[in-house]
Amino acid sequence: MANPVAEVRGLTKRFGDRTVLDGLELTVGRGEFVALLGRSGSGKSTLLRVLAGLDDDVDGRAEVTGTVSVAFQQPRLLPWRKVWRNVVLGLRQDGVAKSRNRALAEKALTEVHLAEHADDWPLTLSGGEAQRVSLARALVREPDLLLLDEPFGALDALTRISMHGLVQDLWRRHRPGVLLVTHDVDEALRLADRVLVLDGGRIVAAHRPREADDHDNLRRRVLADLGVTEDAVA
Ligand SMILES: Nc1ncnc2c1ncn2[C@@H]1O[C@H](COP(=O)(O)OP(=O)(O)OP(=O)(O)O)[C@@H](O)[C@H]1O
Repeated sequence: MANPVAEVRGLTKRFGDRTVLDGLELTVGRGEFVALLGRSGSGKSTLLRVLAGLDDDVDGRAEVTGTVSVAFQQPRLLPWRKVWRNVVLGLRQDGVAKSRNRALAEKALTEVHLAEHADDWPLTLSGGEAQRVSLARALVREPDLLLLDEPFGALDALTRISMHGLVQDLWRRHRPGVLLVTHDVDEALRLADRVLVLDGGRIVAAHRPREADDHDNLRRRVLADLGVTEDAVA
């Protein structure tokens, strides 16, 4: 793949005598939206942590080109900082001048339709709003790679659907490479260029939903990759 934003080669991660990632290979192209599915405990979050630079106690290579931002399942906002100050938390490490912070926060909050909440306290926000602040905090760094660790998992179904639209819209406008970890097969098929299945510490299947004619059939195949039988789904 030309010009990837993330390249993982032979990545192995052990916790004690347990091997969670086992020679994993993965490439995320510039501007590509990749979704990662896998059963609970299959190592999805572990992979994201390695790519985010939060864990380097590994064998093999995990290289990211450029800036990487992460949004987690829980928004993780600091309650003693106003919304806009939460948004710019990561900018200090990027060497951005403090004087630009307010304007950059307002721009990012406008993108997630929360401009009017810039001076609110995080605890006054709804779950969906807090998650959008977390997205603004990730986007404000203009990442080359955006890591999303089940960012919609804790939201109600309606909010989740509107977040899908928002993320798709932001991705089309800014075109970061995205690696989205999710449990939700439909979410993965709806949002991603490529859907990968992680099992036994490796990527065991890859699908391209935008090229699929028969969506129901693709959904069944992905569920089968995950070890879910049709009887269980029916
Ligand atoms: N710090 C740690 N110490 C020991 N074991 C760990 C640690 N972090 C993760 N693990 C183990 O590694 C395995 C993979 O965890 P990980 O959180 O990556 O899975 P996951 O696929 O993200 O799961 P889920 O979908 O449930 O969030 C699990 O068995 C977990 O118990």
